[in-house]
Amino acid sequence: MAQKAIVIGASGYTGAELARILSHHPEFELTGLYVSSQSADANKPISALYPQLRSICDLPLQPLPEDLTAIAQNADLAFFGTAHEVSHNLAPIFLKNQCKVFDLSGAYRVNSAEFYTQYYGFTHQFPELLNRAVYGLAEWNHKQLADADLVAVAGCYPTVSQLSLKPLIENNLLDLNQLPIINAVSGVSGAGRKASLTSSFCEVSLNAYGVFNHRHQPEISTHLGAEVIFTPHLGNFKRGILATITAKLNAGVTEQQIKAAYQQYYANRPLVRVYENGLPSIKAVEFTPYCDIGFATKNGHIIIVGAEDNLLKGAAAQAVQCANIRYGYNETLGLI
Ligand SMILES: NC(=O)C1=CN([C@@H]2O[C@H](COP(=O)(O)OP(=O)(O)OC[C@H]3O[C@@H](n4cnc5c(N)ncnc54)[C@H](OP(=O)(O)O)[C@@H]3O)[C@@H](O)[C@H]2O)C=CC1
Ligand SMILES: CC(=O)N[C@@H](CCC(=O)OP(=O)(O)O)C(=O)O
Repeated sequence: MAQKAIVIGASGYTGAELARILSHHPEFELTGLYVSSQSADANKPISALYPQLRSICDLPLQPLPEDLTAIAQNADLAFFGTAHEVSHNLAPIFLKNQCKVFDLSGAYRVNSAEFYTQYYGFTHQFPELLNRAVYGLAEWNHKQLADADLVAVAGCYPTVSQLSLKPLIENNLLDLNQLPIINAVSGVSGAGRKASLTSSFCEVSLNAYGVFNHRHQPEISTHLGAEVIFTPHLGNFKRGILATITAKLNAGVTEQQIKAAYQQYYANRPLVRVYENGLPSIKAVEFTPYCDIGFATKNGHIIIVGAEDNLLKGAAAQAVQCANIRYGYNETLGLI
């Protein structure tokens, strides 16, 4: 029997991608879409906001009631495409009612109360859930995901950054005395659907932001187990992230060893595509669930280029990939 899936925050960019993917999914049945109780979009069909969903998904965006018990009890799994603090508050209610949670926000990604006060500006109330949460970097946490009931899907920049660096770090190919430097450019959809001055058409250009203080730096370092320098940039395109990562190789490391390390981890992971030659671009991955990786080496250094669609491998597609793993389905089910 199909598992009943719901999406909270369904009118947002990642929520709409979840609605699209789940509408086609052969095993998960999309049974409800929800927005906040005060939402300006309450009760509209999602296809009124996203016309590309017409006849694919016309479910209404239901305002969340105060008491969430019935919604949680009637769903097997819930995807949260909501702001960090909203997800933080929703998760315990759903878990208490035996509904599995796949949270796209940062609310459960790092097991440290201090991290939330410093980088997210709120005090985390649920340390026991931080302990229980499994980090949803799908290619690396298959085993833990297989019996997780709270999945903290990895962030968009952290996904492409870690998928690019982890095989080399695990195989001790990098000289980490020189910190890997990650420069990444994101499309504007990374900032969500809500109007803001920085993401308005005439303001968007190409600029660095969050220099030395973006919350994804500690997320990346914590889960990589290595310090990095991370600088995000906002670009004037809608979707996709391109990360250019510079690192120092350990003495004597060859291209062959680097290729072998990527092969070792990704040969059987269909949603990471490692290039034999050349470097990926956003064009190669937009509207797809893949993360593409290419690299070049010279004079003891490596430049790795990783690309993904921030809304898909960086969010909604990875969330469904994690749910597929949780339920024992092929990880690409409903995604390719
Ligand atoms: N955009 C991206 O590339 C990525 C985003 N993420 C994370 O995913 C989450 C969603 O991001 P994104 O889709 O961009 O965000 P959006 O701003 O586009 O959407 C947010 C959604 O949450 C709804 N919402 C707001 N308040 C509440 C509430 N109290 N209860 C229920 N629903 C509420 C909004 O609808 P309404 O206000 O009408 O109620 C809307 O549907 C965020 O935590 C973000 O950090 C993760 C990876 C990538
Ligand atoms: C372009 C842009 O603004 N991007 C967002 C990151 C995307 C996101 O929502 O972050 P999570 O992956 O942690 O949920 C930012 O820098 O805050």
